[in-house]
Amino acid sequence: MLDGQNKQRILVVTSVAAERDAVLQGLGADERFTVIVGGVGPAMAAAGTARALAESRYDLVICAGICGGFVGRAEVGSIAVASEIVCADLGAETPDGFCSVDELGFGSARVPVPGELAERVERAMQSAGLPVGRGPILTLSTVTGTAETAQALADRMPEALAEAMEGYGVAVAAQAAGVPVLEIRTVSNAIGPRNKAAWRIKDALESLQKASAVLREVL
Ligand SMILES: O=C(O)c1cccc(C(=O)CC[C@H]2O[C@@H](n3cnc4c(=O)[nH]cnc43)[C@H](O)[C@@H]2O)c1
Repeated sequence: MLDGQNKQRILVVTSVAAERDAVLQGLGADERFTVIVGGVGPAMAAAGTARALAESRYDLVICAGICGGFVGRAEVGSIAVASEIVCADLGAETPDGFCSVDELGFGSARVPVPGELAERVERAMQSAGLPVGRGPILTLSTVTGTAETAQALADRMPEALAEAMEGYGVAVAAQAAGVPVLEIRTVSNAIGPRNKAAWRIKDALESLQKASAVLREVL
């Protein structure tokens, strides 16, 4: 934390109001944080983040919310801290499989995060007794809804912990503004066959509140 006039300013971008409210409850009254609802999907998230960054100065952007977890890598109720933010469907389908924009030579589908900070956040969550893992978090415009797609994604991204729909949008807006970015999510469902009735949204929002309380302490 910086002192006095130079206090660090942190923008937290969620996709829906329920996530914003969970984050706000966890953060309590802390004027360093501004929490916004950016909307669902990478385009809405990028536009909302870019607008907020144009209106005020921020030192750090955090994409926060709930997510799907890869089975065996991030269990329902646990926290995922991104080691990098990866747009998993930005590229081209070819007869030999998926080809990312990086391979196509059109930029990058990956946005790095400040590694030391992400590690510090993960350690703080561990110290608070919260179940947490660190690894790539994928951004997809379409929620994975079959076992086949989940397996193909898990095979193509063996390090990935989780998927959601906004991280890359938030991250490219932050990157364009020269502001570091983190993504922190809590797992509401296993990635796989669609069964929204099985999503543990309440549990994931409670975890998001607890994770946000730790963020307040560690940042
Ligand atoms: O219905 C509700 O009460 C409710 C409360 C909070 C959030 C929601 C959402 O539906 C949030 C959508 C948001 O969640 C992310 N997400 C969650 N699971 C997955 C997934 O398996 N694959 C991709 N994205 C997932 C995503 O970022 C959405 O924006 C509902």
